Amino acid sequence: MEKIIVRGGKRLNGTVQVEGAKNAVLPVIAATLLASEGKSIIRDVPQLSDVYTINEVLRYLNAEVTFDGSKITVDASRELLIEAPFEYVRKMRASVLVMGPLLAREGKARVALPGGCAIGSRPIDLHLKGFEAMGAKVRVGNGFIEAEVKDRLQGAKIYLDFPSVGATQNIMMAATLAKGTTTIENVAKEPEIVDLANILNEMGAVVKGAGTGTIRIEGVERMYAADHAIIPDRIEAGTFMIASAITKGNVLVKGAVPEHLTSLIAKLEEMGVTILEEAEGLRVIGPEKLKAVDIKTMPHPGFPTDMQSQMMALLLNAEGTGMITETVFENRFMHVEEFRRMNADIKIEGRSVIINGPCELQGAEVSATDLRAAAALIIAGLKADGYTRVTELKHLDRGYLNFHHKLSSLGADIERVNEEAENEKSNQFVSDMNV
Ligand SMILES: CC(=O)N[C@H]1[C@@H](OP(=O)(O)OP(=O)(O)OC[C@H]2O[C@@H](n3ccc(=O)[nH]c3=O)[C@H](O)[C@@H]2O)O[C@H](CO)[C@@H](O)[C@@H]1O
Ligand SMILES: C=C(OP(=O)(O)O)C(=O)O
Repeated sequence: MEKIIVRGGKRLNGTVQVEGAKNAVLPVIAATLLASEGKSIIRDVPQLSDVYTINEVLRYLNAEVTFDGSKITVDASRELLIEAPFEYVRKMRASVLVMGPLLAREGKARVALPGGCAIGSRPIDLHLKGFEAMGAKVRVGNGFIEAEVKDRLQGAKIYLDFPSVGATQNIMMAATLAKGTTTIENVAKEPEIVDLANILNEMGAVVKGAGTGTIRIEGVERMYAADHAIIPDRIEAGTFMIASAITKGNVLVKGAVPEHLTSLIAKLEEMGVTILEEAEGLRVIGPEKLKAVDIKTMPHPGFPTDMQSQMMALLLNAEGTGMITETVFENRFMHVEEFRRMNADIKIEGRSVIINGPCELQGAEVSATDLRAAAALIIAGLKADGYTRVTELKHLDRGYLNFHHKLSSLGADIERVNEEAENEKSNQFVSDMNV
């Protein structure tokens, strides 16, 4: 079993570079399916397990994909298959993002039902309502969702009951090749939506309003390959900002874009953290004492749910009572039990948690319950007394590249070990000694 072992007590110091954003690159790779001519090039791609998974999905659909360093090339000019099987969707929910492009280009898509996951039930009804409004017939059965349109999707007026990131992306992609104009209201405003709109426009689509509450798309006849660089990962940046703050550190987070991080910056400053804008990114200086604050997760530009667990780790070290309310996912508090194993004083009350800080965190054996919880537990370990051992690293690998190396280069006492390999090595050593 692989583990990250961290010994608390070191102040972080130095510079860390953030990767391209996982949550931007996944929809962008799906979008390359819309190009019926040429080879799309995507740059600044992080080598994460989710990226390998979406590449596999595209290959299965008959696209040619090469991943070379941080560059992906996609040739989707051949006729595409229309089915994304369960083995991929189960590994990564974002596989459903191929549905919009397939429906737009091939008039048909068949995608395994994603089902729930550790953070909530995560239905995709809003994606499907959007496709239906554009004239698709949607059928759910035998563990699959099938959507089909006679001839071509039609432009439509669509209102999203909730500004879902995935629904906004899937409907945007479907609308690029629809006949006529599509207006989507109450859309997500995340920076990753703007990045997707940018590549779609580079591919010949006409998408306006991304980053605001309404997106308007004029359908075009054909789309072409583009060359696009992915935006920096604001969640990875935020994670290192919190790692610096919790250790009273002084870290330059290179590539952090202040406009993508306004809600986090505001909360960190309220807690007493110093944040300086520098030419290459944000410098984060942790205070001697952190002040407790209240946080409510919201769609962008509100406080991101993907930073909730890392912020919980920070609040455990703040003076006073802090409250975190999770409004985006109904079940994103699985990490609370793990923090309790580290001596955290946290109470869950409905969709909120109450934290009485500062807690004397103790190193413990803990298990990552989801991707961001993995990072949050490691960050808490940077401050805990003694050794914290974090397992279930498959979650971490979905979204963080070389996380322990990066923390180690900032001065953390951290290593990643493969326990079986270590045991085998020592058994071998003992048997060699006995020969
Ligand atoms: C790959 C990616 O970019 N993932 C991000 C994306 O996920 P994802 O796109 O799945 O998140 P959504 O914004 O769609 O989900 C937000 C909320 O809306 C609900 N919902 C969503 C769609 C739908 O059809 N019906 C419905 O009820 C979900 O269950 C959830 O409670 O945005 C989330 C919210 O910022 C982030 O936490 C994820 O990291
Ligand atoms: C929840 C996340 O991702 P996904 O939507 O891919 O599960 C995340 O990035 O924190």
